[in-house]
Amino acid sequence: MISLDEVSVRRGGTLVLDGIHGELTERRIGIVGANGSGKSTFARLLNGLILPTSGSVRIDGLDTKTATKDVRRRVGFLFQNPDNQIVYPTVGEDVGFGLKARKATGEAASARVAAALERFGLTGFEDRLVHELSGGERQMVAFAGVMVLEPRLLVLDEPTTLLDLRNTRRVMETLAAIDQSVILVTHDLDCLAGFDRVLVFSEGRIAHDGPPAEAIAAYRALAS
Ligand SMILES: Nc1ncnc2c1ncn2[C@@H]1O[C@H](COP(=O)(O)OP(=O)(O)OP(=O)(O)O)[C@@H](O)[C@H]1O
Repeated sequence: MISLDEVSVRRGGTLVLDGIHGELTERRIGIVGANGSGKSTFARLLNGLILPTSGSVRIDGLDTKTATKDVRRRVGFLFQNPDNQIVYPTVGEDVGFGLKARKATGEAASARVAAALERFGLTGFEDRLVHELSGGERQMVAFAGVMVLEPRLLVLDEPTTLLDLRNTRRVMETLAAIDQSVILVTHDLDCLAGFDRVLVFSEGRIAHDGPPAEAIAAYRALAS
């Protein structure tokens, strides 16, 4: 469960998020809003990449300020740009590195890596050099690297921007199938069908909060 207590974030003298308050308990939550409305900042608050200037963010009761390491283990984060999170030269090494860092090795770890590669259409890519893959392929590698760690909560910041229709579908099917809670920041409103709740950000505040159809209508009205 995500709990936000009067959270504000100031960056470079600008109030980027302003008094965000509430609890997020639904399994599939979408975040939409205009460019610069604070969506990425909000997403980064959830795994402690950005800390509140005032107020607090708790994940399953853990304060992101004081329990950052535990929060990061719980919250998988997928960036819009896969190059922000790919660190190893080959696909197999990169997808396996998080497990290695957690001292998970041997057959069980290899099986988890193989399953993650298969889920994202990367079987046979193990020895390919990541820098030689396309942007969309790299995004699938980054997603596999996050999912292999089986995070309890998954935060995705515009994950489908680089993806073609097939891989977008693959990502959305994965999000629909997994047990974990999902927070999806997106400009692709079609991706929100079937979501439980959508937050509409506007100028650092939550301007609307409701089911997808209603929230998207509110977002369209704000943009017109
Ligand atoms: N370090 C910083 N210093 C000053 N302003 C910042 C800083 N980081 C972010 N901002 C500003 O904060 C605002 C919110 O940025 P954020 O990236 O959260 O928006 P967003 O809703 O994700 O936008 P987009 O849809 O374009 O990705 C923007 O106006 C941005 O310029």
